[in-house]
Amino acid sequence: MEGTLPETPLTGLARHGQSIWLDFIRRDFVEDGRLAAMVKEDALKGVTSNPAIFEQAIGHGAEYEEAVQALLETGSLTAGELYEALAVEDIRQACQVLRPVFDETNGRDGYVSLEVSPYLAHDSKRSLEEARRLWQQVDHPNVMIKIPATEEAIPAIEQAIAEGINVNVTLLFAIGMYKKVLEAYLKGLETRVKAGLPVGHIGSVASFFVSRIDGRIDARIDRRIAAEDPESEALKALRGQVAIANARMAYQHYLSVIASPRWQALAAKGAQTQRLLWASTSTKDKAYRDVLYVEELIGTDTVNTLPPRTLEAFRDHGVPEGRLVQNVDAARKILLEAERLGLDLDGVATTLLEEGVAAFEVAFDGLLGAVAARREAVLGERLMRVSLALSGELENAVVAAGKSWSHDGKVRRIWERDASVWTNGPESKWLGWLDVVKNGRAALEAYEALGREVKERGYSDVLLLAMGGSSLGPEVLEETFGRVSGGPKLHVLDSTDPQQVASFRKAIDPAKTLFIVSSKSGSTLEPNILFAYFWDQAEKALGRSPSEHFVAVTDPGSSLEALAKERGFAHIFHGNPEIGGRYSVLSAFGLAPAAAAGYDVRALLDSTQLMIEACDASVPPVTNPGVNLGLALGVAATSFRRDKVTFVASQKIASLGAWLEQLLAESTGKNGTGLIPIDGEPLGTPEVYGDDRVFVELRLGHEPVNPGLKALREAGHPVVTLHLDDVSQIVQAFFVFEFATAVAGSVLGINPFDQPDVEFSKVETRKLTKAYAETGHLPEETPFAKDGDLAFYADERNREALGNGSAETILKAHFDRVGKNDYIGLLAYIERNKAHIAWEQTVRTELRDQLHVATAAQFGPRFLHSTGQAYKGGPNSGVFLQVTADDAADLPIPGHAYSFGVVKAAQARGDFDVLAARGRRALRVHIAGPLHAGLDRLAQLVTDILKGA
Ligand SMILES: O=C(CO)[C@@H](O)[C@H](O)[C@H](O)[C@H](O)COP(=O)(O)O
Ligand SMILES: O=C[C@H](O)COP(=O)(O)O
Repeated sequence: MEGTLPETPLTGLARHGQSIWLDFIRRDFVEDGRLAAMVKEDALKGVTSNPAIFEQAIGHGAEYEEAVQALLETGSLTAGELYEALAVEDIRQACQVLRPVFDETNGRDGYVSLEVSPYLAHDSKRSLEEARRLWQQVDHPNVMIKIPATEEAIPAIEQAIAEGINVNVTLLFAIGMYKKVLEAYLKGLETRVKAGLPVGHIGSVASFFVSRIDGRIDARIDRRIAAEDPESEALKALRGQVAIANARMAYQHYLSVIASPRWQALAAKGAQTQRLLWASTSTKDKAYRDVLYVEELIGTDTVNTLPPRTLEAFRDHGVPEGRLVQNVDAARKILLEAERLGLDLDGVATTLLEEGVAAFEVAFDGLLGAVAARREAVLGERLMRVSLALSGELENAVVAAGKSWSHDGKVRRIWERDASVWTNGPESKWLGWLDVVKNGRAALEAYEALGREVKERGYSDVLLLAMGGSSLGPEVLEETFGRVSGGPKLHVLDSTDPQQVASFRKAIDPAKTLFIVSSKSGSTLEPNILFAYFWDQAEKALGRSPSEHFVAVTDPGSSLEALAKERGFAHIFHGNPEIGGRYSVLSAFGLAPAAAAGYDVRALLDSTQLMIEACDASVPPVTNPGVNLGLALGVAATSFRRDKVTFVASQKIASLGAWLEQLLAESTGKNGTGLIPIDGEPLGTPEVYGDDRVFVELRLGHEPVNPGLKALREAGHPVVTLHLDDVSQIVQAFFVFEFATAVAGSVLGINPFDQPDVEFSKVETRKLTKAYAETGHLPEETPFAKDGDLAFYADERNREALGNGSAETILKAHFDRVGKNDYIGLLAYIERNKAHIAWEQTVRTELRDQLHVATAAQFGPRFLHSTGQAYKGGPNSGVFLQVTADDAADLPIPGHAYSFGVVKAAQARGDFDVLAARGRRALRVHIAGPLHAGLDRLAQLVTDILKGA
């Protein structure tokens, strides 16, 4: 080949035994023949790539857009998978271009290098796995897999060689490390020889970095000279000398090893030497010759990989002379002198290795971020978007947190179910939600069969009996998607309020209703008593066993499963015990009701998958919507005391807020810390807010930016927007928030998957209902004050703070306790209907506007399975007004001594007892007599108090 080449300084290098490789790759450059031309005209004999080179190519090259589009048409892929597909394709094409060189040189040259992820640099096992995978994917004999030369990588290098993989060991700075690398190469080959395997086809190079050493050492020299170091003259003499001396001495080691009998034995088996490849050979200091690190390192059996500009410079004015073995003594002296002067070459090499890995991590992040952005652009309106508008300081802190997450590999560790991301507790047992789509698809047939059955049997209604995690997700689906034409109406009942139960009873015809009893644990009181009530109603309406009208959704082995079997329920859908209730909406707990309501479960799962991929381990924090959102919420709460996460939603997707409340509050509200979700609070002008908020906008479609939010943003409040193009993306919102909550939980330093205080309330309630069953009444309690139809209850500590005067003074004393950064919780144990929702909204808005604090408006017992956790376990910043009332009419529960009214009263008391036990500021007001009148009076009292405030 060379015989026909025009003689240039470049082609002249071959005479000195040095091969020139190109430190660059890009698709168009390979495709349009420029690479082939260099092979032909410059005697180019190989190509190296690294994450920084691919970042430049893929991140900035427009030609990759089409490639991404084409890949996404073949199926959905993560950013990591997309990058790999693009890079592997580029490497394969370059391998084809270099193949003739490979063949003509009998496998000595003609290689193209592809690097393993820098994030694996300190993980021997995973580096080896990735090397194997890339080797197989490229599937060309002239690919080399690049592995950074860390201590941990040495065994991986040895094993890869033993397996016959070509290895380019990169990021070598120190002779000590180079010796280990060469030893690993020898050992790998010896293992093959021992096993009777061939070795002649294995190619390997050790990439020794040059210019970066001078960069560091020269800077030290300059600093000391500037500080008038007494050794200034000696130091000056070493400027621009150390890197080359270091490389020369590395080469001496190479020569000594290949002269050894040990190597000769391997050579006799046909082994090729592991050549030194000079990398980082472009000149950085303009004071030096631009081909310095080429000319000084020309020697037999070496490679120099050059970036295009250095290659052109050498072609133009390089002097090809074999200088590598010249001045060896001088090189040795330079290194000794550097040591004498305390320039600490070893320390510099160690730092450069770490910095080199880190720089490749940054490049890799940039690369994957760019691929993720391209993926997003191609998916367009199929993927909802998350954008953050944060004030400067918060934004910087979130970016910094992202960098540290990147460095610590935390996203990957979440996907690997590594509990050390949180508290090193049982978290890894609660990450089944990461696999929801895979598992949902496996059960798809059963869901679709349920949908068909509901249609065929002509059910007019589906009534879901469930609480919290088992009810809030299906409720969002129903409120968002509504009734499918010709399908049944899905109702979600999550209350023990007798009026509310009666209202639901009235809304359905039990003879034409499918009942879904849904409880993960199977032991939750509410679904069990609701089941007892509606089973009885259905039995009466049908005049026979209603078993075929009942479906159970529960975890395997629960008491509900046993009951469903005993009663002969039509179906039992199993949940995944590794998914907690609030993370369960995309498992059977959401999908079975969705299927029954006639929703397209397959489409829901497909859509979810796009978001799962967007949150993949390969997507760096800043472009990873789940991580970015979680870090923003976590950092805002922990470092900026902005812990009131306030949802502002487009009307059609507003029901998401209640699901989000549970997710955030139950997951994070514990150990005295947490995010306090604020849902449904009407948007106000900037003055009514304190500085403890993060606003989360849930925006649907092409709605214009909410002017209220714009004003808040301008006033310096952080605003996060989840932009859904259409309602079907609600499932993507579920997933992204689940991920974000897990991330925020890590920032808060808690286990986001337990709910100790919800359990505590359940225990307290059970004690009271048990007492009722035994005695026929709830334990006596006396109000500490009465004013007309209003009676006030509290524990001793709260009583002392509130006095026992009129309703007005008690309420005033209570609200006087509200301070900066506090929030107010209205906890009403009454029917959740339009009128009562409106009442809560009026009262909370007045309180918010006058006291400038966040307000939560809740209905019991629903919130007990949701925000109740944070109210008790979270920061002690809540001031609670519990509202209870006499029930106009109670409802008995078949088979139980107590009624719905008794259960609800027990729940309110259990709730209050736990709030009090947790030292919360709490007051219960009980309305005797007509509820409306009592509520009106209460509202008026609040207005009056606030007027006087
Ligand atoms: O390691 C190899 C080849 O094996 C190279 O691709 C290597 O990464 C590059 O030469 C260096 O990253 C370039 O270094 P620098 O010029 O940025 O200091
Ligand atoms: O969020 C969970 C609720 O406490 C209900 O639990 P469950 O699904 O075990 O009945």
